[in-house]
Amino acid sequence: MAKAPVRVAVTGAAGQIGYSLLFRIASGEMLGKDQPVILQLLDLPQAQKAVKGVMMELEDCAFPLLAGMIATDDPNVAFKDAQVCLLVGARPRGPGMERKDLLTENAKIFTVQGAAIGQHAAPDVKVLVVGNPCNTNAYIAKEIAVKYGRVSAKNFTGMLRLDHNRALSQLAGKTGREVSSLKNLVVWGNHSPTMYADYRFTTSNGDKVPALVNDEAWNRDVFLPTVGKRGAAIIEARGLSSAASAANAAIDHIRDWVLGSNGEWVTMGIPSDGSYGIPEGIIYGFPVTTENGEYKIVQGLEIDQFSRERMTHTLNELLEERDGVKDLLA
Ligand SMILES: NC(=O)C1=CN([C@@H]2O[C@H](COP(=O)(O)OP(=O)(O)OC[C@H]3O[C@@H](n4cnc5c(N)ncnc54)[C@H](O)[C@@H]3O)[C@@H](O)[C@H]2O)C=CC1
Ligand SMILES: O=C([O-])CC(=O)C(=O)O
Repeated sequence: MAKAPVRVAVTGAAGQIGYSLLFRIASGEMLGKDQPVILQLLDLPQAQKAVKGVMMELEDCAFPLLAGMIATDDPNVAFKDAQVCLLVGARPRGPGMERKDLLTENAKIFTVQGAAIGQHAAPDVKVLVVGNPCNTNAYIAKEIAVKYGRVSAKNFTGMLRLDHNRALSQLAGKTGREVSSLKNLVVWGNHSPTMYADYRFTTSNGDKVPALVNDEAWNRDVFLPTVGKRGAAIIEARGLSSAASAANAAIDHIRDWVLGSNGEWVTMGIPSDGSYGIPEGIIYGFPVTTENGEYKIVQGLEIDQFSRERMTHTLNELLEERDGVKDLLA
């Protein structure tokens, strides 16, 4: 018997990430090739005409799994009964900006959308925030949504998967190993240059990646800055921030969360439960495994002095961002 369609809300549907994302969701790459979807597309009033154009193209693909779609500028309509919410719609940064420079402008979006999700989404909704600064925007949406008592704090996540994928590719290039052979990588903390991409536990076909790399200077001087500043390098090269790779990471994040990671570690920005000394509730990149629609933090990893310094540095930035938005949550 055919499965019931899943309602997927996507914000910023007329934007560049939206354009790379929607067709892949509708083709079954996110929730499975046997899972029909209904797309609930949110964008600003002035973008509705462009959203209609995207919907015409979606229609023209004749995707067998696309069971319906709506476009709206009303978050209460977009999130109604949504089981997956991809919060992409927000202003992107330009050259010379840091992601946290977007906070003042973008934070308000997530208060409104958090309230709409809290009141209208399915109680077990899974939310991924992509719009920057994504950890703190996810924090805002979570804090506001849970006040309505229907949805669960643990289901609000921020996107660290692009950083995880970037780190995998850099390590594959350095070691000459295939990306698919690399296991047990983590990117701790904030989606910002302070993030800590940590390959101390990474293996490739049973070999330890730190031994294959065997170059501590490369870790500090090349790998960490390359991964941390990759977004800025793309803006510099393209004149626009990353879009297709961001959409790809969003698909990876939700697919693994819903369908399981088969025991493999993936990085998700999730509300801390206090693990590894990270204060509860902060949206922080952790290594997780996923099964049956739930994630579990990989426990028991040794944190050496260098790692603790990096983890605290990125945490401090998140605490500062949280302080910067406390008035919005009062
Ligand atoms: N977390 C991550 O790894 C990444 C995050 N991003 C972030 O994703 C966001 C979107 O990027 P792009 O698609 O390139 O931007 P874009 O400017 O091409 O599209 C943004 C879309 O969002 C819409 N929008 C703005 N405010 C809205 C609101 N209140 N409700 C609904 N829609 C709204 C705009 O009308 C526009 O259609 C940016 O904040 C960007 O920095 C981008 C790449 C990676
Ligand atoms: O850098 C940006 O502003 C867009 C983004 O988050 C990324 O590419 O990682």
